[in-house]
This record gives sequence, C-alpha cells and structure tokens, in this order.
Amino acid sequence: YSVAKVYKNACEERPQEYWDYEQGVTIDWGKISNYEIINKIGRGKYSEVFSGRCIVNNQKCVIKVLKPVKMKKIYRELKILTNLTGGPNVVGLYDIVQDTDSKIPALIFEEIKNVDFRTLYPTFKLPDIQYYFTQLLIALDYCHSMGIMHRDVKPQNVMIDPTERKLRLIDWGLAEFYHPGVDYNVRVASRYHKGPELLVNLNQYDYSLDLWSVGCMLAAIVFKKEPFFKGSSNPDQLVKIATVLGTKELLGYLGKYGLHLPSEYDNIMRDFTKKSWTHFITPETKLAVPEVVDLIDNLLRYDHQERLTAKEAMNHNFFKAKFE
Ligand SMILES: CN1CCn2c1nc1c(Br)c(Br)c(Br)c(Br)c12
Ligand code: NA
Repeated sequence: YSVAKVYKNACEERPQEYWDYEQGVTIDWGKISNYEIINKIGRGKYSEVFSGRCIVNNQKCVIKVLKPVKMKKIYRELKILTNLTGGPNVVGLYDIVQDTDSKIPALIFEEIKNVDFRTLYPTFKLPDIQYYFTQLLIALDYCHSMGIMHRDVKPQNVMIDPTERKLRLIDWGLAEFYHPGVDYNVRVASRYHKGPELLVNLNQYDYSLDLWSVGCMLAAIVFKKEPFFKGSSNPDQLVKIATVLGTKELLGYLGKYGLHLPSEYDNIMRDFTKKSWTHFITPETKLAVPEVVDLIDNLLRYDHQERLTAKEAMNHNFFKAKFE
C-alpha cells in the first residue's frame, strides 16, 4: 500500500468534473476547415502528428490526429489538456477539431521549433542542463500540483527550441489523474524510462514515477550513455537497473512493499553488487560534477517514496551552483 508524499488530495480537493472524465467531456469543437496540414512530422501508437497552419491567423501549429482508440482514453487526454493548458511549460492547446467524416478528434497545439534531443543534448554544458531541467521540473511540479501524473516523460516528449530557450512537455496521452489507493496500469511509459514500480507490478504508484524518468534523462546526458538503462524487454529493463542499483537493494525494496520478484525474472536476474556512481565517471564525462551526481542519486531510487519530488529536485543545490 502506498500513497503520494505530496499533492495526494489534489483531485479530491477539486470538483468531480475536474477529474471524472468517464462522464465524457463537453468539447467546444473548433472548425477543422480553419487548419491546413503542411507535412507529417511524427507518428505514434495513438496518433499521427503534422505541422500545420491556421488559415484564420496564418499561425503555424501542430496538428495531432488521434487514432481511433476508446473514447474514454480520448476524453482523458482532452480533460487533462484542458485542465493544464496555459500552465508553465505545458504545451499549449489551441483548439480541438473533429475530422468531418471519420469523426476522429484532432488536437491543435502551439508549434515549438524543436531540435531533436540526439542533436541538442550533446551540445549541453552545465548551465544548459541547469536551465532546461529546471523548466522540465517546473512543468512536472505544476501538473503534479494539479493532481496529474504524466507517465511518459522521455526526451521525445520534451520539446526544446534552443533559440528561444523554450521547453514544453508534450503528449499527455498516457497521463492520468492521481487518487490515493487506486491501482494503476503498470503498462505505461516507454521501456527505457519505466520506473522499477512499473516493472515489479507495484500498482499504487504516484507522481514520483515521473521523477524516475527525469533521473534517466539526466543520467544519460551527464554520463553520456543514451539511454542510461537500455533493456531489451520489460524484464530485462529491471535487470539493467539492478546492474546499477544492486540486486540485494531490489529485494529490500520488494520486501518493504510485500512484493516478490515476478517469475519472469527467475532465469535472468543475477546477483549484482550496487555500483557507486563514480563507476560511470570517465575523462569524457566532464559534466559529471558532484552536485549533479548527487541529484541523480536522489532521483534514481528503487523506492519511489525515497525520490526527490519535483519541487525538492528544482531546489537541489546543483541548480544553485555556478558553472562556467
Ligand atoms: C515528432 N515530433 C517532432 C516535433 N513534434 C513532434 N511531435 C510533436 C507533438 Br505530438 C507536438 Br504536441 C508538438 Br507541439 C511538436 Br513541436 C511535436
Ligand atoms: Na501532445
């Protein structure tokens, strides 16, 4: 049994229609004819993404055409986006339109001139890491304070325009409202960024899941190892985590929550000794200063209750230090 350390009543403190998307969502549908598609910029499991233009104000935009999934999941994303839009570093939702014949909803977002993380992150110096991770933590503390877990934090969902030094958290399709005591689906997030709680079927997880993913992003940049934990499957993902955090420590974590290692680990889990973070410091990892390594150590914890919250993380002394 586990309850969030912070913001545990954020939804309960708000009217039911804030979080209850099962009742459907009253949508103020815009006109799809106001938008024209320029070209395709991405495709996911649940959507196709295009760059577009609003012909009314000649504004560039991003058009996310949802694939026909359960209306409940569509209502959840729409409810979350309408609750959060306008919040700090949350992608701005301009309009919700419906494809005339297919009736499939399309979401119209602000456009961010995103630079792919594989190109951008290797250019980061410590001040850039301080700036952009502060912006990401601001977005996460905001959505958590609004009773929402993102559940898919990864570089592909953090849009960054380095010219304007603008960061936006996108793709709220896996996000969910947090209620204490609810058993959540553990099949969320993308493999390399899945927290241990998802891999050991600890269903009563919370906002702290997002901070594990932030730790993975930060470690990948600082230790120049993208992704930091590269599992070949969900079970192997936990094995990769155990090679760093230790197997004995994993069993201690499981014991605390009365859990056992699921049977799929019987033949793949080995007895790994917990590694010191200095193991990942080499002459090439110039960014691996003690302050950022301490921050990583306080995010990449098996026990979600031990991780720093978004607010605590943004106040970590790594962000107060002066680096040239
Ligand atoms: C695959 N790519 C590249 C840029 N970009 C992609 N997906 C995006 C989504 Br969804 C949104 Br919403 C926004 Br805004 C941007 Br920008 C997006
Ligand atoms: Na999105």
